[in-house]
Amino acid sequence: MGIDDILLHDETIFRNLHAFDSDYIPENFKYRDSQMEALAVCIRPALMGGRPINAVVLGACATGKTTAIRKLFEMVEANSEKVICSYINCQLHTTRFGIFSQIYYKIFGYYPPETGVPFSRIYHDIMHKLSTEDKALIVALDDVNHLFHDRNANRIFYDILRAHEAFDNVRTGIFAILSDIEFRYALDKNVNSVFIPQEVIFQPYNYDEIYNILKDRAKIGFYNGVISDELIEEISDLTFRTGDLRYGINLLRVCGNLAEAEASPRIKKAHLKEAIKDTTYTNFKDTIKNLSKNEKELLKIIRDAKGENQTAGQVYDKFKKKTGLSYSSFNRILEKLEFLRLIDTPFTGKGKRGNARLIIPRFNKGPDR
Ligand SMILES: Nc1ncnc2c1ncn2[C@@H]1O[C@H](COP(=O)(O)OP(=O)(O)OP(=O)(O)O)[C@@H](O)[C@H]1O
Repeated sequence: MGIDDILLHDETIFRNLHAFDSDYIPENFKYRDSQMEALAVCIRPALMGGRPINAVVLGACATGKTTAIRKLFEMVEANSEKVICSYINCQLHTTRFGIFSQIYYKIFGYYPPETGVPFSRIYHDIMHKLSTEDKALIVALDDVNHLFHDRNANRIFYDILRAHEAFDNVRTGIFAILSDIEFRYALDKNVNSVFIPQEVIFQPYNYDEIYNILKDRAKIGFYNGVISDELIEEISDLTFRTGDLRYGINLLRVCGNLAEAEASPRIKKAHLKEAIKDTTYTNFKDTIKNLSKNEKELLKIIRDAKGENQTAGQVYDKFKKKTGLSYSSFNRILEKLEFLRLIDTPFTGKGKRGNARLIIPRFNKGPDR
């Protein structure tokens, strides 16, 4: 196929190219009803003239946290003028000014000037408007862990949650979204006293759920017959093993691109093989990069285990030799690694009271990982 053909060939296997974009919001959002309901319960008081309930939204990567919040915010805004919902990606906006600029924009429809106006003025304008118009404000801080890198979190939480002390009748709440279970220990005492959140947990998807989600997505993104159920099963299997739904959605897209580049009306196994080579587990790498020294140490010990999977006790012995840390610290790290889907820790039914656990890595034991 020549360049001309590639550029001008106007047949496509994609029914909707955007279906595979990272910010695509699927109409059919399954398996998250209970989480959406729990969050709706947090919003409800705000709709009735009260204060929203704060929430921490926890779950590993690509478990639908962002999608759930965005859908819910859309529903709230379509039904009520009484609540302003501000969704903020804290990877992009990390400073106090940055965050409040986003809130300001949501309320006024334009950004505050970047220079010449003191922060207190912007803050005052926001809260004054909420107070005089009797509107509640819910701020969703997505990937909130990024605010902790620069130690901005305490100040921002404080500014949002204690606004009612300075402004009559201001009703504010925070939904903090993150994929790190240790977050709750990271706030200052005086913030902790006002931020007593409801926890909403997004469990990892199981294989069947992943399959159904990917099949739905393929149906939206590709024309009928472009991809077979067997290939979707294979992609689901790979996705389940990485624990990252985004990887699966990405594979669908890359497969589609490869088939289309060859003007093939169908995605073939060879396309998937090639797509696997091209599509890295970016999230996996990011996750590892963000681990602490001790967390990495423990992961290494688990990775380096030869042959049989080990029990928690065996792993702890090695971990203690290396780090000198207590069993409870070890347990906390273990919990975190499991939460991030880097390991599984099934019970063996053996040991004291039958509660010995096995430690099984969920990643390939390659030397570079
Ligand atoms: N139940 C679901 N049905 C359909 N698509 C889903 C579902 N859950 C997640 N997805 C899709 O998976 C991708 C990741 O979802 P989302 O961004 O909501 O996850 P997240 O938990 O916020 O991830 P992260 O922690 O990495 O920010 C999106 O493309 C989203 O459309």
